[in-house]
Amino acid sequence: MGWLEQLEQQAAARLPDYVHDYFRCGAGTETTLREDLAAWARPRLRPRVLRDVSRISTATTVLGTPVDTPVLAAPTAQQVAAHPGGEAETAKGAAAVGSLVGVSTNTGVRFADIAAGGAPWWYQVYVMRDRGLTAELVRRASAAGAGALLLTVDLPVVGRREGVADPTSWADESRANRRANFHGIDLTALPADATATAPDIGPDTIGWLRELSGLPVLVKGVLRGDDARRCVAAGAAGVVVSTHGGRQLDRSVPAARALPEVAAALAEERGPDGAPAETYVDSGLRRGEDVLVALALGARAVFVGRPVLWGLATGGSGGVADVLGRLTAELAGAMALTGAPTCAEIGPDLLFDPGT
Ligand SMILES: Cc1cc2nc3c(=O)[nH]c(=O)nc-3n(C[C@H](O)[C@H](O)[C@H](O)COP(=O)(O)O)c2cc1C
Ligand SMILES: CCCCC(=O)C(=O)O
Repeated sequence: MGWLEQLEQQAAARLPDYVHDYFRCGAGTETTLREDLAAWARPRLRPRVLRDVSRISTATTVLGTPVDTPVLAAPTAQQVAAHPGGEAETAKGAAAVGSLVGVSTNTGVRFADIAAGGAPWWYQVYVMRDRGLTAELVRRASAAGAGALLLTVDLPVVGRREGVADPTSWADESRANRRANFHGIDLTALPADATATAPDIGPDTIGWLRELSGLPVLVKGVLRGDDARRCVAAGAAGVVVSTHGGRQLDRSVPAARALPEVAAALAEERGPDGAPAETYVDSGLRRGEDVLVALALGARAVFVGRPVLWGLATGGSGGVADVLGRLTAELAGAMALTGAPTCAEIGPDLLFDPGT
């Protein structure tokens, strides 16, 4: 068993079953959950030799923000169920290794406390049925220092997660979360479905969010080149290729296999500020070699979701730093062995079989 699998076991031993189930689960028969993991391990590498790899740097920039690693923390809901400090701990852990944090709409922590963690952070937006509430949260996140918005578009309805209790039915965590969830905004005055995701959003949402926040928008949950182009044409700075960690459409194409099409579609595109559009990816990345493959297939950086939750549950900010740091160290090792001492030198020529 690998270190991450061991860490998940330790996390599972600490967490109530229903919380671990919720974090771990995929949708339906969990085919996509399994295939996402397997797909990263498929491509074979063509290492370059006789290169100077005495100095390896994993540093890069993401939407212009410098980071020490292309391994970023994905936005995941209900982090306070993993650790009472939630995203504030995650941010502290990410800061320790020079990474960046995605903050879910469903955070139970105040933006100011997350910002105090010291890591750059991007706010993940679910456009809710109540657009006013959505706008208010985006304004607050932007005022608190979010550097970009991650507009998640693969959850017009929640995927069918069989036998897993919905967080809104959790006992204590649920009540605590819902109170804090929307930053002191009184939800009791709103209709019961006000916070459900809006099933009818279109590309105009991208411009609406840009105008509202003044922030660049990345669209998260794109698996097709044509959709990626549509997003950028509507003002997105780029996209995140993602199956939502196999939690939404079961039987969807694994993220690793969708990535080349999306990266190719955006290769010549530019965002609204004229900078080249950026492609990110998540879903099933568990090893440094997976990250190397993702960058070789055209990703600027990657996000990891569950690994961060296991680190958070077992060790708070230290656990998060360990997970992100270890994946980064594994990446650095793979960079040395493939003769690619910087992220910019990780290219498609490193792949033996880019089409698989
Ligand atoms: C427990 C859990 C909660 C999540 N909550 C959100 C969320 O609130 N917003 C969102 O955009 N994505 C959410 N995601 C998806 C992650 O951002 C990311 O796409 C996914 O976890 C990546 O796959 P990985 O866990 O295999 O690394 C969640 C994922 C998990 C596992
Ligand atoms: C309404 C579900 C929001 C959390 C989420 O994105 C997930 O559990 O995957």
